[in-house]
Amino acid sequence: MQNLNALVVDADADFRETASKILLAAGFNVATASSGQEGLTQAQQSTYRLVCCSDQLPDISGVDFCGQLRAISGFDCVAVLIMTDQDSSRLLKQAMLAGATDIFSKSDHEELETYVQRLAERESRQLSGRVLFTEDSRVLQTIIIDLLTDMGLDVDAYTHAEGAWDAFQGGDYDLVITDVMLEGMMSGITLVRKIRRAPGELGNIPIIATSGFDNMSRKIELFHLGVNDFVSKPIVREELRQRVFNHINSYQNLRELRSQQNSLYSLAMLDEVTQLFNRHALREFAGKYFSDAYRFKRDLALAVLDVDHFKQINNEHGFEKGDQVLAELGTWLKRFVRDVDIVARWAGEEFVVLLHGCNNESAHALMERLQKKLGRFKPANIPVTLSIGVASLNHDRNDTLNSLFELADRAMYQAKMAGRNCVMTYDGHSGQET
Ligand SMILES: Nc1nc2c(ncn2[C@@H]2O[C@H](COP(=O)(O)OP(=O)(O)OP(=O)(O)O)[C@@H](O)[C@H]2O)c(=O)[nH]1
Repeated sequence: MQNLNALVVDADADFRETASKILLAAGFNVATASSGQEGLTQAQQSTYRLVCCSDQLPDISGVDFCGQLRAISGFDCVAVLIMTDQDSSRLLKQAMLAGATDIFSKSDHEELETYVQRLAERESRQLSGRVLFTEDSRVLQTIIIDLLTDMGLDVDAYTHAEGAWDAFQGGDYDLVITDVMLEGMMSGITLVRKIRRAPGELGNIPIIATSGFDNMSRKIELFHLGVNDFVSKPIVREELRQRVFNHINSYQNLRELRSQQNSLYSLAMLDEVTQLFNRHALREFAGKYFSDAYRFKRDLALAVLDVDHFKQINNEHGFEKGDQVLAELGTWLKRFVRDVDIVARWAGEEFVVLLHGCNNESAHALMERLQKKLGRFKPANIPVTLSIGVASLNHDRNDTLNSLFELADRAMYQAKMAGRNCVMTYDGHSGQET
């Protein structure tokens, strides 16, 4: 974890005390100095994450102090705040030129509080996640592994892209960091290309490319390839740290959001017992099937499938076993029909199948084949039969999902009346027929 040391440099003892209190409350260890020279001496002896200094010190101006502080090794990435009572744009300009991080008002404590709290929170927050890291320099590899593990991350490091690519396919990573030029047959660029071609979520992982060539056209090319970020060598630890932090944070937030969306989708659209679409989802998707069928003069049929004597199954084997029958039957139905067809659980022991490109005859024949096959498949090891009603779209009748369902349901009822385990098709001219 980063050190959370802060240094307050001010001749005014009251302000040193006030600033120290704010910093301590945010979780910093605080040291103080009352002059510029004292502050610079302390900076040479210790490391700090934050320095607050007055714009007017007894021996030196705050701006000069900031300039000299930045020249001390290790202070290039430290936050340096200049505290002032002045409202001067000239001071702001000078402070920025000297490398100050920001200028804060000495009297507005809230401003300082908010800043230090955010900084402390970010610095002390441990990430969790996995990084795939490719770098062929062993020395640099060790330094970066140290940095990443210090942030709380698990690192899989490789010197060759080939190894990294194998690991990527089998691993669940939150970030990829890769050198662009690598030893071996595969370059970092090829690795990026392959990752971006990976299917689904896998291909969306954030990628930080690193390179000693700080060449603009190369950088642009890398962004075209799908790299999210670029860090030039020699790598500045603090810069890489902040970029890694941002990418992992955003990616994990995005994944969390997607998983919440998926859960909401499942809750709203899928039937809990069978994991088939529910009636609401069927209505949602059927609209497009009907409009396409009318527009392109395509056939469309709807079948209602009702399990025979399901009450008896529940009574004999228990409600849980009944659920298992419905679940296994649902999976089986989905596998039986084509991918373009929709299988949904309408209610209780009743399923609906929307059959794309089927008319009465083909739908009827398909359902008869289904019944035959079902004779050999026993969901949850229990023999079941179905009574099936079929109706198909009549282009002159202006059928809707509801109207077609009603006709198929009437046909299904006829199948029940005819002794069950059979298919009846609604015929627009003569009523129902087998
Ligand atoms: N296990 C289980 N049973 C359900 C579920 N939903 C409805 N049922 C039961 O399904 C049975 C349906 O019974 P009925 O409507 O009389 O129909 P049936 O016994 O299949 O008789 P027929 O349809 O005339 O062949 C009822 O006992 C319901 O309690 C469910 O989600 N799980």
